[in-house]
Amino acid sequence: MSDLIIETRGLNYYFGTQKVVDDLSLKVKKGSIYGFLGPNGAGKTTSIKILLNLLKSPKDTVFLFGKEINSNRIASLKRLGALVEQPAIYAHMTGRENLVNRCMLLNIDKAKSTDLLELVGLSDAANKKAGKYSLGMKQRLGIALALLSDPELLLLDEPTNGLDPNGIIEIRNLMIDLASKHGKTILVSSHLLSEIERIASHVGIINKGKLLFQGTINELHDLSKPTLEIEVQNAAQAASLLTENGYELIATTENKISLLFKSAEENGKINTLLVQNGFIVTSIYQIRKDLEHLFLDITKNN
Ligand SMILES: Nc1ncnc2c1ncn2[C@@H]1O[C@H](COP(=O)(O)OP(=O)(O)OP(=O)(O)O)[C@@H](O)[C@H]1O
Repeated sequence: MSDLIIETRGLNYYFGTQKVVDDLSLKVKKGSIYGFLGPNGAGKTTSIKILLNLLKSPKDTVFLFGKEINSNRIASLKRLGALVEQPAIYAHMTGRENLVNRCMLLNIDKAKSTDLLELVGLSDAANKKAGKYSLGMKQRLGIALALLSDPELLLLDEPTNGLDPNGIIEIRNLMIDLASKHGKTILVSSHLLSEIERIASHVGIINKGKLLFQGTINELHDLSKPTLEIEVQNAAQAASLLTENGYELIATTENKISLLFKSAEENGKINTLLVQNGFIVTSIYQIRKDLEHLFLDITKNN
C-alpha cells in the first residue's frame, strides 16, 4: 500500500485561459510536515483549494488517502481539516462558544472543545470574545476548529501570515507538536523559506503553477553545493596555473578565484600549488549558498 496521503498526478488548473497549476505532481507522505513553498501568486492557495475539492480537479489527477477525490469526496473530506485564508470564526462568540457551536454542528461531544483549547494554548482566553483575539489567537482558534473532527491530515494555507514573531513561534511549535505527538500529516504553505525550513520534513517549491523541486529538506540542502573561494594576488595568473593543473574554475575576479569545493585535502593541495609557484594567498575559505539564495535561484530561473 502506498504511504502517500496526498498525491496529484500531472494536475492542471485554469482560471479562464490562465494556467494557474501546471502539471503538478505532489507527493505527501504520511506523518510528514510538507512545506509548500512559493512566491506570491505561485498557485499555492489554488492547489490547496483543489485538494479540498472547493475547486474541481480533472478526473484521476487528485488522490487523497489513496482514493480519487471526486469519487470519494465526503469520505476524504471527513479525514482532513483545513485553514485557508481567514478562519471562519464568529467574532461575537467566545473561543469556547465557537468550538462548542461547531461540535454541535458536527455532532461531536462538546467536551472535545476543552481539549482543543488546551492543545492550541487558548485555555486562558477561552471565555474571551473571539473578535477581541489577536491575529495569532484567531489562527490558533482556526486550527482548533480544523482539528475538531480529529483529522489525519491538515492543510494550512500561510498560517503564520501577518503574525508577530511570538505568534509565528506559537503556530510553528503547534504544527511540530501536531505532527510529532499527535501523528498528523500536515501540508503547510508559505512564501518564506525560513518559515518552512524550521519545521518541514519535506519541501515542494512551486512557481507559476509548476513544481520546481520536491524532496526532503536534506535533499534541498544538498542542492546548495559549496564553493572554495581563494583570495590571491595576481588572480588571473593564479587562475591560469590552476587551469593548467586541471582545476575547473567557476569565476575569477581581480583578486579572487572561485571553484567547486571538493575536500579539505584538495584545498591544501591547491594552496600548496599556489604558494610553491610564488603566489601570495591571503585567504582561502569555503562558502555554502544558504537556502534562501537557493530558493531565490530556483524560483528566479523559472
Ligand atoms: N478566483 C480567481 N479567479 C481568477 N484568477 C485567480 C483566482 N484566484 C487566484 N487567481 C490567480 O491565480 C494565480 C495563483 O494564485 P494563488 O492564490 O493560488 O497563488 P498563491 O501561491 O496562493 O499566492 P499568495 O501567496 O499570493 O496567496 C494568481 O495569478 C492569481 O491572480
